[in-house]
Amino acid sequence: MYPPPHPNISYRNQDSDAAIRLTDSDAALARLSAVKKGYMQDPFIKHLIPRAHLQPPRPPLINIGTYVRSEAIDNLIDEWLEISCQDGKKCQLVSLGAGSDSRFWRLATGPHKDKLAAYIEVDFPDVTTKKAMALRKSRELSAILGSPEQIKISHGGTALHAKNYHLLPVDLRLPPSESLATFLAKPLSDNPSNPILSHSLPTLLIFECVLVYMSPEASSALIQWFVDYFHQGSSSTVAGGHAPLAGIVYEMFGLRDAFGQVMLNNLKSRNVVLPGAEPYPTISSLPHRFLKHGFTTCHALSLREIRRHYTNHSELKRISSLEMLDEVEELNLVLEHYGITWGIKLPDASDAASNLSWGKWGLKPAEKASEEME
Ligand SMILES: C[S@@+](CC[C@H](N)C(=O)[O-])C[C@H]1O[C@@H](n2cnc3c(N)ncnc32)[C@H](O)[C@@H]1O
Repeated sequence: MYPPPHPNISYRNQDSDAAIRLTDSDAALARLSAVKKGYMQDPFIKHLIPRAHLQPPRPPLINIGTYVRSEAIDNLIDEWLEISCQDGKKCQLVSLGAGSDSRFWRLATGPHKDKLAAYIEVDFPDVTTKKAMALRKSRELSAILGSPEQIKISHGGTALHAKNYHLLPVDLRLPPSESLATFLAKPLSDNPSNPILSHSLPTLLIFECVLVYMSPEASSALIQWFVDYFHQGSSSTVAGGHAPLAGIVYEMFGLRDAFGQVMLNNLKSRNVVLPGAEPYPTISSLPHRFLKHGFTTCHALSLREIRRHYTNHSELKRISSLEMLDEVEELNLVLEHYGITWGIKLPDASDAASNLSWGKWGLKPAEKASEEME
């Protein structure tokens, strides 16, 4: 969720990748602001942002949007973990374009901590270098990664490996077989029999506001690489195959209307373009992101729908008491241009019971209708 261009920042001389990398600060500062204002809890984000205590709060509209998006994605991930990790099974999550996200630390200290076999974060090398430095600097964050001997820095400081956490420097627009695969499909030196990304564990791909910056072709190649990786894993040549592959995407959509054009122009003046939004003019177009790769169950909801129909009345009441919001119309306009899409690709031989439980993966409708909050 982006603020308009800052009047004191000159964006003109920035290369466009630098401008894309800067969107990580927007996301992290929005989260920090929502946490400071009491929308949600996250004891870790302040350790990932330089001078966090000096950062000014974001406007209520951005705080609310950040809250709706984070709660919805957290709920989807919690439910995915519950369905995937029955009977003591472990699973792995891959966050593409993870930036300064704190989700690993929240999961690794929460009720699902024993279910994480691996949590893998990928971003541009500049971003992973900064994150690796922040992790080493913060006692709170590195203690959760493991003992000092378990934390290893590699690739000139751009990559970091711990017990069940990996931070990897990759430009996701490059052909995955030549870039991402060189990290994920290769064994670690101290564990030569297993690649970082297991072929056989249930896996969730998290694309939280990243595919929108890439061409549709590059995004498709990326998702297809994961599909092929697990398809290969389900063949008899790889022990323990048959891993379900799930994905969650959060991003802007529907940008062909007047409000969408304003969003695009705001970003253009910051040197950011959104080629990835072009094929998705409506909410009903979003599931194609996964359906075209053979995913079976796919859903998409706008943040406006999620706030209205999937957020409990008591929560809406609580957050509406935190700050005055004057611009309800504008809030709705913004929220209807951001969507969350999720889908699952089950192995070909899946039984009826797993089809049934995955068919139910989704957000729970709110306990009470919240029209009065509109
Ligand atoms: C808006 S931020 C979102 C960060 C994080 N996912 C979150 O939601 O808090 C977008 C992130 O995607 C990363 N990103 C964008 N394009 C990328 C690419 N081609 N390769 C790797 N990372 C990319 C940026 O560097 C940035 O960290």
